Amino acid sequence: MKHRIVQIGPITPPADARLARDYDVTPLWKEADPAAFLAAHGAQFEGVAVHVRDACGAGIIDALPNAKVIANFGVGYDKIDVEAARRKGMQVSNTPKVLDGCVADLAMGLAIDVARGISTTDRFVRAGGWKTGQRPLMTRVYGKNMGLLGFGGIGQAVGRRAAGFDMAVRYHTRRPVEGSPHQHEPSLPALAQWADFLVVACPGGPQTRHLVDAAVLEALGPRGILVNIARGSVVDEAALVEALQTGKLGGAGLDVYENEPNVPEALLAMDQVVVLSHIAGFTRESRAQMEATVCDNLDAYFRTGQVLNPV
Ligand SMILES: NC(=O)c1ccc[n+]([C@@H]2O[C@H](COP(=O)([O-])OP(=O)(O)OC[C@H]3O[C@@H](n4cnc5c(N)ncnc54)[C@H](O)[C@@H]3O)[C@@H](O)[C@H]2O)c1
Ligand SMILES: O=C(O)[C@H](O)CO
Repeated sequence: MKHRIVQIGPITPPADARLARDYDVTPLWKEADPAAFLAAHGAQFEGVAVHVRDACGAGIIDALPNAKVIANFGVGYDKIDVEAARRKGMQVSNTPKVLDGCVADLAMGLAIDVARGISTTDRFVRAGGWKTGQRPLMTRVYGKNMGLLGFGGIGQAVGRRAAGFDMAVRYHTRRPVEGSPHQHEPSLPALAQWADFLVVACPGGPQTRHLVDAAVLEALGPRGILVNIARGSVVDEAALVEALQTGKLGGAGLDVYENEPNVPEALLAMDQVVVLSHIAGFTRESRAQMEATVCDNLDAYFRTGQVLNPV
């Protein structure tokens, strides 16, 4: 008999198809009143599959007395109440490593785009501006200082790429990473002061909320560039807008925001800002690996009692 799982929202067609093939899946998003449905039927489910964009809070977790596993489609799990899950003895898995390279590629892309003005020059040429003028001088990338907030899978992948651009690399985490050739900086404002580029690559959630505040942005400075490919919550967005508007910060390359899909209007009006739509992991290759990983974690749990990628 197939194990019964509840799926909070659609994942992707291939992942949804594999889950539906291998499990008895209830698509919670199709229920008119999901909370009432779970209150009445939650005890039937042995596991949960959730897309990184969907919340899986204590309300859902507590309504599932017999579920012992939550498999997250995504690296970040800031929308899952992991503490509530642990209290109930549930395992939570994510999809680490398979996104590192693509997200790091995009972080470098954003850094280069903002510094060299790729997107804004593209707009300039399309609007016919080159026929009558030329763009202003921009900023060099190679040989500059790259600061990393967070030095896990993605941060280290950005560090390797930055080293390939002859950049000096330092990172800020709560504890130094053993064996790293790069210097650990215990103070985030000090890292920002040193850096030309500051890339945010730490998890979101209450622990890291607004770590990048007005003081950090000011330390990064009028020529400094912030890149955020992690979570919008890590950056104080109001302070970011203010720092860019007043010239205290040079520019920003953003893939993530505090209130997605809403991007502050003020940012849209600024040429020193490149705005993307949470696409850092959006490649065919990484998507396929994420689809396999979310399903493999559920399969491993039901086969062995242990997920492959516990958080
Ligand atoms: N934009 C996207 O599409 C996209 C894709 C994948 C991941 N992400 C985000 O990137 C984040 C990082 O991913 P990862 O795979 O590198 O995770 P990871 O767990 O491998 O690394 C996280 C790093 O952040 C550090 N960190 C944690 N809390 C910190 C704190 N309070 N202060 C300083 N450093 C802290 C950790 O020590 C670690 O070095 C994910 O949690 C996710 O939210 C975004
Ligand atoms: O955390 C993740 O995996 C990303 O944000 C989604 O692609």
